Amino acid sequence: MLEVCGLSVTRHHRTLLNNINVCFRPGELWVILGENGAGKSTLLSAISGLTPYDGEVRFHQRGLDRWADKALAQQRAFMQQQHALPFGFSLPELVAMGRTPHDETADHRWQQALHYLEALQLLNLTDRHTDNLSGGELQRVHFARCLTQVNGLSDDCQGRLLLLDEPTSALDLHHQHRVLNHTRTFVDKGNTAVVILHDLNLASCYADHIMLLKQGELLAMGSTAEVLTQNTLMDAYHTPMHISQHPTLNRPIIFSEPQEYPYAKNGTE
Ligand SMILES: Nc1ncnc2c1ncn2[C@@H]1O[C@H](COP(=O)(O)OP(=O)(O)OP(=O)(O)O)[C@@H](O)[C@H]1O
Repeated sequence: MLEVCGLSVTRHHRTLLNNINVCFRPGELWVILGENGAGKSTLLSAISGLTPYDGEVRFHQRGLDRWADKALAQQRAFMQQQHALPFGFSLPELVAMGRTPHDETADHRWQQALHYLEALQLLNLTDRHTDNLSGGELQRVHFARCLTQVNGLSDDCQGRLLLLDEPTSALDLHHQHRVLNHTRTFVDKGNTAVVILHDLNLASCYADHIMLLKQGELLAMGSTAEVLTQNTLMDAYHTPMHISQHPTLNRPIIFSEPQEYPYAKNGTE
């Protein structure tokens, strides 16, 4: 569905991503991991078509640069990390904006928005404005907007792509699972999701495949068992970890523990 060949991103003579190669197929949920500044958001933004890159990105066998914006937006939604809005909108207004690329009546857009607000347990907030929401509530509204854009829970939704940059970073445990569960349902219909997470255990619970980035390079790529190993994680995060097995899922579970970070006045550790 989405092929990335030799993708590199350079800004101000600095290489932010170097020669990334990966193929995201229908029915796959990918998680991108890596330390702060590793290049995760840059990668997602490049494959969404928002950030210029060298190399090639093909969506449904066609180069991204050969897609009309509207046609691309009907099939691919991108939830960015920053959620600041210039104005307050009602929740159905914001979610209905996800339907902008589709030719349909305002009433249909509104109904779709309400449907997805219900899926995200947000119907009780429909009389509120986005500037009066908690951080987690606003994050769920943006997720609902992206899911609405690709009509991600409909029966005939196939071949579509969700790019999610830290969609669970502000969410409580229940809503972390709710968002990733909806993402799983979307993927199982024959779509693809590429999700940036920092929580290694959430990644382990939901990922079919993991990409682990370090300083703009691909450090590891594969199944959860292949990537979430002690040596690889130590290399990526410089933090000792213990790996165990989830008691009910056949997946690794990661335990870290408090470390000491002595601080000297001149800033050295
Ligand atoms: N417009 C830009 N110009 C120059 N450097 C940039 C620009 N945007 C991001 N960077 C740098 O590129 C590197 C990768 O940034 P990116 O946002 O992709 O990291 P990330 O892995 O998503 O990090 P985080 O986990 O903190 O969100 C960082 O060192 C960042 O400072």
